[in-house]
Amino acid sequence: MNRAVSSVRSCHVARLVSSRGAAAAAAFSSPAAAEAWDRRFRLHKPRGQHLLTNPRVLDAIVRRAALRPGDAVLEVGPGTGNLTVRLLESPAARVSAVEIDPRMVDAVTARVDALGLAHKLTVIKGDAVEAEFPEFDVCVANIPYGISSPLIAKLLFGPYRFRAATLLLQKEFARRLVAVPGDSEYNRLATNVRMVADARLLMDVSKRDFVPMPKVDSSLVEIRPRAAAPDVDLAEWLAFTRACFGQKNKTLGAIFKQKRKVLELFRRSRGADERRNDNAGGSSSLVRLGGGDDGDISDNDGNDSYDGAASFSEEEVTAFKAKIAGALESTELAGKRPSKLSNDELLRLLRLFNEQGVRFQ
Ligand SMILES: C[S@@+](CC[C@H](N)C(=O)[O-])C[C@H]1O[C@@H](n2cnc3c(N)ncnc32)[C@H](O)[C@@H]1O
Repeated sequence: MNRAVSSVRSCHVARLVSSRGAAAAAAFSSPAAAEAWDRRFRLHKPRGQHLLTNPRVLDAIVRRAALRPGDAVLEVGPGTGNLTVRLLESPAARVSAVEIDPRMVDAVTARVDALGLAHKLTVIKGDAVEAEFPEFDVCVANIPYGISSPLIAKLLFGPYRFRAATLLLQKEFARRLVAVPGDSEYNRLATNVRMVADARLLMDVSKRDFVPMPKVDSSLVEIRPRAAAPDVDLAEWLAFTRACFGQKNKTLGAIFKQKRKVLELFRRSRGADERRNDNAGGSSSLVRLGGGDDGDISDNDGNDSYDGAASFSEEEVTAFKAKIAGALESTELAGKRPSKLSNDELLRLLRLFNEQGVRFQ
């Protein structure tokens, strides 16, 4: 985690707010006009700075989040605070908002101070993918779409325990997130999310509700982590689904017959055995899921390259290949595409692979 992340209590607004921020405070002292964008600085599209300005949609998001008295809310990317002020006016006890752009930090801080709500807000200046989140009950956010996948990975596979995340996402991404086995959009992202949570679409939001208008429409999604953690090593599961969904239109038989794949798994499995022997009771595999490539739970084909010179015999590899084929045969899944399979079926295959000494990380 990035230790440089600074936590900014908005009640110290006098120290923080620049002269631009002071102008913002004046502008926002009239709450009715507050959603509009007054162009006081340039919005950066690469940072996903598309402000949601339709008050009815903003109200609907907070309503759908069903906040309870005493809730601690996490918001990612508060921007100028259009959603933040509504969260602060809700029954929730407090809001922590993580924002990367110092100009936005100033803007939201000044606005909330002008409304007399600063005592309920903590602004954390930093990158939400890297920053350590405080404890929270619910996450409610109109996030920058560029960090959708690592952020959801961090929420679901990191150390956080929370009731629900209500997130505004790019519409296509949202459809892929809630897809079910057999859907044309079914993919690794949905498989991994389904392993630990239930996700559902709440509503669609038009691109016309944002300033500046983005190219894409959006959808509000609710993600509810399951109470019980699944009975599987999640790091092993994530590595397994990466192997399966890297070429999701191939059958499992075809995927696991490829020489490159067999050699790569052979190397990994042997390495995993050695690591287990060297380091019994090592650190939790989930610790490595905080961000970067390991945080990517989408269906991108990861860098599965097989590296290093072979230091094993042909016979060893042939025996290993037979173990893979045996596991596939006994589950009768060799002829199936991963995108058609339920998590129970995939889990059964992973268990059999592991029993045969085939490891994915
Ligand atoms: C889509 S805007 C949402 C603004 C506001 N919540 C709204 O609905 O109007 C996304 C916000 O996230 C911020 N942001 C972009 N990348 C970020 C990151 N990696 N971590 C935290 N905030 C980020 C942007 O600066 C911007 O303020």
